[in-house]
Amino acid sequence: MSKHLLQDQGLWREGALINGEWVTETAHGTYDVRNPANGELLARLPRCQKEETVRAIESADAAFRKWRHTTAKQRAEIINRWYQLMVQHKEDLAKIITLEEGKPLSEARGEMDYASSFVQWFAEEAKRVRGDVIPAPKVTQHIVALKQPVGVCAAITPWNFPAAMITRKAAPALAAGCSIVVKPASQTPMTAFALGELAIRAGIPAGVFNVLSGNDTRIIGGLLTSHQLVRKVTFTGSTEVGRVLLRQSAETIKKCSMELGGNAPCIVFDDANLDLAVEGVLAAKYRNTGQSCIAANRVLVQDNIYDALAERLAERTRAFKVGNGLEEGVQIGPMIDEAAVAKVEEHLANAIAGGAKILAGGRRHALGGAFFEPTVVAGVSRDMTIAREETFGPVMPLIRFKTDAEAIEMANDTEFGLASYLYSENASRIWRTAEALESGMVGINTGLISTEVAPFGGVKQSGLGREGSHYGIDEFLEIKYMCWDGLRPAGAL
Ligand SMILES: NC(=O)C1=CN([C@@H]2O[C@H](COP(=O)(O)OP(=O)(O)OC[C@H]3O[C@@H](n4cnc5c(N)ncnc54)[C@H](OP(=O)(O)O)[C@@H]3O)[C@@H](O)[C@H]2O)C=CC1
Ligand SMILES: O=C(O)CCCC(=O)O
Repeated sequence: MSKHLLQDQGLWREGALINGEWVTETAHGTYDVRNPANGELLARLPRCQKEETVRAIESADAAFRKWRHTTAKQRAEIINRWYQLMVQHKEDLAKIITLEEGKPLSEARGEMDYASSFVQWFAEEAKRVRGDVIPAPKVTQHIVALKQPVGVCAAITPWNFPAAMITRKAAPALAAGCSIVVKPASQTPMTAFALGELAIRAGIPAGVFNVLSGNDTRIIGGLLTSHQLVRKVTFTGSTEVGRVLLRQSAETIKKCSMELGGNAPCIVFDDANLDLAVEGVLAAKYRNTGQSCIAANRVLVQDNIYDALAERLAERTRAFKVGNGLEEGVQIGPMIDEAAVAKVEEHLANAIAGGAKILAGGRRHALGGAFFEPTVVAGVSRDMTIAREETFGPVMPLIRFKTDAEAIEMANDTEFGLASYLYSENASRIWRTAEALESGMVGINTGLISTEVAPFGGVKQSGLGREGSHYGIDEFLEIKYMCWDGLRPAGAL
């Protein structure tokens, strides 16, 4: 059924991509992928376990040995063809994202623009990987630093951005000369397979880009983080799982990048342009139904503008159109599953028990299933669960503050440090605050900070490393230093 919504039905692949071949059956049975908007069965997929994972790793290793010796220009051309195909098939890819993840089609199109931008960017960056010649301490020596691909990479990706979280990892890996094995989230693998199909059409050699299928996550993850041939693990997901993967990777000392959970504060100072702040807070909160690691998890509002801003945010929130993401005009889709809805309910119940007040929404949506009403809750205090944990849903908690120092102290009072946002028209206040915030990224008078040109990543327990930008490719490169002596006799000019 879902397949028939696509113009190019060849993008709907129901199996793993290992060494350039589609694996549609394994000895371990199947599992189901469902549409979170209505529970419809989208696909019944083969479950990969040990044999398939090892085969993918070994084929990635064999492919790496050839791919690393292609020229940067050859890699750039092939990766750029992958980009062109993503642009050409954007509408179909967006539909696949909406079908399996639930986000409104307009957002899925936006995700495809974002996802393909990493592929274009890193096709360009492939040609700009440079080493260094370093002045040597002896006249007889030359010291050279080379950058070389790290080797076979493993990417474990989440369901909330089924395309972008793959391309943000795979494109720099391939550009650097590495091969990769991707384990997409078991709830959203169809987009990953479509990207695999386009990788084949683009001429990416067999084994360079592999995608596993299945929900035997611990088995697959255990092997990806322990196999000797895997040299790099790149992960986006919860801090809890990131910690497990780091621990597992420690045994074989793999290079690791971790893009983990957040608890983003959004501070609205009393001199803010309130029109801008309303738009920005709504965007930072409700993108992907609040299911983003950089979503504004706490909105900190200065005392004297609190009531006015709260009313404006509540009014706009009540007006959102909620529904199946494939329907025209829908702005808020379903959450990913029942567990995600239950977590939102639990956070809200804790806040209400502590004296917080619902200004908009607050309940499961009349549509049922995984739909939840976009919600604004006022009178939240810093000790409530909703302010301490990542809610990952369409709920906006409003917290009152009086002084700048209090806002900064509250914003930093978390073990997370991914994104922060602030609204003010005063340049010195902006600089002081942005400098003091303990996060890897700060949005100033904007709620949308994601772009391929900027380094994405966190501090504290929000992660390690940076993705995107000219820094992003370094995560897939090692530096080798050569000390070359005896080039001229000692004492010669
Ligand atoms: N930083 C971020 O971007 C994200 C943060 N989160 C946070 O995490 C919470 C839970 O969401 P969830 O999707 O379950 O996030 P997880 O961290 O559990 O999942 C992310 C990815 O890791 C995989 N995974 C889970 N456990 C293991 C393991 N033991 N070994 C190897 N891989 C593993 C998942 O596979 P599988 O799908 O097969 O379980 C998925 O591919 C959310 O409510 C949110 O707070 C969630 C997603 C993204
Ligand atoms: O939530 C995430 O895991 C990815 C962040 C989305 C973005 O890059 O904007």
